[in-house]
Amino acid sequence: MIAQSIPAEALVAEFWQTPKEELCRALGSGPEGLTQTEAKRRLAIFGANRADASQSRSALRKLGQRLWNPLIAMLLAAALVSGLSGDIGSFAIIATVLSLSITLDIVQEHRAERTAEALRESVAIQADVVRDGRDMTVSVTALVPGDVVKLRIGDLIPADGIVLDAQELHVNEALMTGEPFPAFKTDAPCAAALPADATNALFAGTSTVGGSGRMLVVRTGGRTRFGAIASAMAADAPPTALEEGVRRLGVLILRLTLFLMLFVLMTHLVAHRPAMESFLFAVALAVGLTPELLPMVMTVTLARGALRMAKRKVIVKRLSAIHDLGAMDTLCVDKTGTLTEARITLEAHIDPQDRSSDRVLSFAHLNSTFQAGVRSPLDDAILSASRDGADGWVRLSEVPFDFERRCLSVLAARHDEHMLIAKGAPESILARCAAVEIDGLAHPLDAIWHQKMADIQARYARDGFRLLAVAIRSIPVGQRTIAVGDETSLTMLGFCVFADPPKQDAASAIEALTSLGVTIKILSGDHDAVVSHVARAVGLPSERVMTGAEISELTDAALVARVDDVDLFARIDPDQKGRIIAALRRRNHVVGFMGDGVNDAPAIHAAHVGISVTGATEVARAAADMILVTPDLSVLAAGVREGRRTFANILKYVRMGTSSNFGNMLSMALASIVLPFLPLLPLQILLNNLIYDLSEIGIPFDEVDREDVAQPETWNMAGILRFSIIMGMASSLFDAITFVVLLEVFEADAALFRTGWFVESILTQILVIFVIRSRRMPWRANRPHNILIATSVGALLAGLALALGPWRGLFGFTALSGGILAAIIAIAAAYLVSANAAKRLAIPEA
Ligand SMILES: Nc1ncnc2c1ncn2[C@@H]1O[C@H](COP(=O)(O)OP(=O)(O)OP(=O)(O)O)[C@@H](O)[C@H]1O
Ligand SMILES: [Mg+2]
Repeated sequence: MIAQSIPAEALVAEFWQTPKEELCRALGSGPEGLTQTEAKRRLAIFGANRADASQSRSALRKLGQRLWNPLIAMLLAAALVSGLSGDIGSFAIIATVLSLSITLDIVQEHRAERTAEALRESVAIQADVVRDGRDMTVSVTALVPGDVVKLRIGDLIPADGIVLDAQELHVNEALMTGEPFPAFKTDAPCAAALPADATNALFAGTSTVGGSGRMLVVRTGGRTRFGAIASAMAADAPPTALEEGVRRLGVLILRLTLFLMLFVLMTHLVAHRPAMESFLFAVALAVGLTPELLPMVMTVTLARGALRMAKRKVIVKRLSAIHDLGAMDTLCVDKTGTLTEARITLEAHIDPQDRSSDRVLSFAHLNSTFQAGVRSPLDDAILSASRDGADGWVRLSEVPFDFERRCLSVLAARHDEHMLIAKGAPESILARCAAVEIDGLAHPLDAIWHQKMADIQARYARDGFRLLAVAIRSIPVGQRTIAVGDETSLTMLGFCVFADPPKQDAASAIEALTSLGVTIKILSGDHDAVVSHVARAVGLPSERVMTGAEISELTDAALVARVDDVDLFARIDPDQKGRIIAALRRRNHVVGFMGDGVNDAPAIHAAHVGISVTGATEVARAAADMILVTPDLSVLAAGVREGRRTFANILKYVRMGTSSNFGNMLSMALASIVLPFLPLLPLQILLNNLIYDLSEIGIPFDEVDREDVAQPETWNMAGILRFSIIMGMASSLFDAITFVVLLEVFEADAALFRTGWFVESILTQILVIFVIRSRRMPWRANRPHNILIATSVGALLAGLALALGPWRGLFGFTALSGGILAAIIAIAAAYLVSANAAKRLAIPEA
């Protein structure tokens, strides 16, 4: 009722121009928020608050999509035609085969997706809302227009809306405006035409960097400003490494299939075979060739990978990221909290002459106490280093920290004195200073002092200490607020010296990753000497360093040319982190990025695999594909192995399909030309295909060998083609032997020939998995998983029962003599032995 009555003016693009009281009325909300019932009702109308249109499709949609597959559709049509022509039995069996294989597929995939969804929910971002007049937390996806949301520092703005009330609320809108400085937000009415100028509006996807407040949600999901951009971006987002590989594989198989179908159709028509029968035969061959279980195998493999990673406390938000993690060859990390303990300690506080100074500490302490932005570990270290109170000072105003300025200032007052107190990266502070204070006296900051300051910084940085400079400036008493422009003509008081030791397990974790073939680069906002020191401490190369200043001189193309030759990037800003990732991608690396800060979000987003940790800021967690629940680097190496294992199993399925399966279909096509009858009835081909599919259900569960996870593996089409040509030839050779033996030795008629061939092809197709699942000799490989053994043997028995049991007549089979059976078993055994020899040619050593 209310939702329908939301007047148009509340939903116009420039909603911030409407006064907040009016918007509240229009949205049926107020200080009490919505009622839970009303929120539920609106959720049903407006849908979940997600930018990307709902990813989970209903089972019905999935069924539709499968039926829409042209091959299946063609087969259905064929079944109908044969049914109408009176062959009800064949119609019924085709229909059964089809529905069985489709149900199997849908059920498995659905379960895998539910697993993935549950994992995603466990790390979903929460919002603090007021509903029924009470405070509660709900998943941001449950927000609806009219909700009142409380915002604190570091929160992601969950939807578009306006400020109801605010205390020094600062928002980072870089995502939207490209403007790195925090934007100041108030509840004052605003007539701005452009969203970037709307001082009372908040936009989904931006984040709070200072202060607090409450907002009224006006638009959610795809209707938000960023949502619109996001879905436009998602539409032409570069495909993930997995999608790209699968697409290329699809093209390869489609070509083979089309070629085979046309070939069969043409030759049959030229030979004046019955058109309907030839058509059905060709379609059945095509169905036999399509890797129809590939989506299922992939989802199930990935979902199982996700579950195994969850046991190791890594939550995977996007399933295909597991594969990308296995394919990753370059991992970029930020420094603090990733390579180092996030617990930083204050080791010293010194004046410009490197003597201990309490004055530096007390002003640093005031700055950290009064700042209302995201508390950094540096602030924590200062606060816990001194028990001083504010000593009569009161807080008036603040210019929050941002990653371009790399400093933060507060305005404090005592008696009739107003003081701006700034602290930040030494370069940033010195650039804003005009004087240095020695023993209470100010000296002009000349070239000599500049050099002295640089020397002090270099000396400490070499030993791995990071410095923050502290500076002050007297402000006229009438002035009660400060802005970026006031951070000038400062007087330098000295430095705070921090120790940030590397994590205990960092060195061993890095060694594990390196031995897996992953190159590691550090992308840090810190000083280059400090970054080099940490790199050395954890065993990373540290010679080749590039700084943000150098990067800002480079064009994107120039960066691409140089990015491979750099180990460490220092003093870079958030944008540059993203640029470096993009450059690495352009060099065809599969890139991961791990970080926790607001400044890491662009890089996390740009990487193939974005990784964050549970304690990270919401923006970083929202952009990430995976989240480490424990900030423990060593799980990453385990994750990489897990990713490669999923890929190895996907590759097993692909190899199965391209080797004996392809070989069989090819021999069948060729045989159909030579023989006066069809080598297998279309129905028998479909049965064969179904049984073969059943045997492969166990592949996602299978184990892999050590060498399969030793190197980053990507989709190598040449390799897959090589494999299918060599293995396909081996398989066709033995098909030809079967062919000759059946016709010449046993003088088989059509029914006998088909039964013999069916049994041979079931035996070879199913059992070859135990040969090609490993590069090693079958008895030296790891033991196949019980589920794989069960599905393979089960399918094998089912196939044999179909062809040899008393009901065989129903499917057009006939009795096989002991002699024929023995011959077929011998041929199959010989095939498996030669396939085992051929696989060494087909899979070259890595
Ligand atoms: N709270 C703060 N107050 C003043 N200056 C700060 C504060 N936090 C960070 N800085 C300055 O900004 C610089 C960049 O910030 P930070 O080190 O967090 O970037 P980063 O890229 O996340 O680095 P890292 O790789 O170490 O995580 C710091 O080296 C420091 O000089
Ligand atoms: Mg950081």
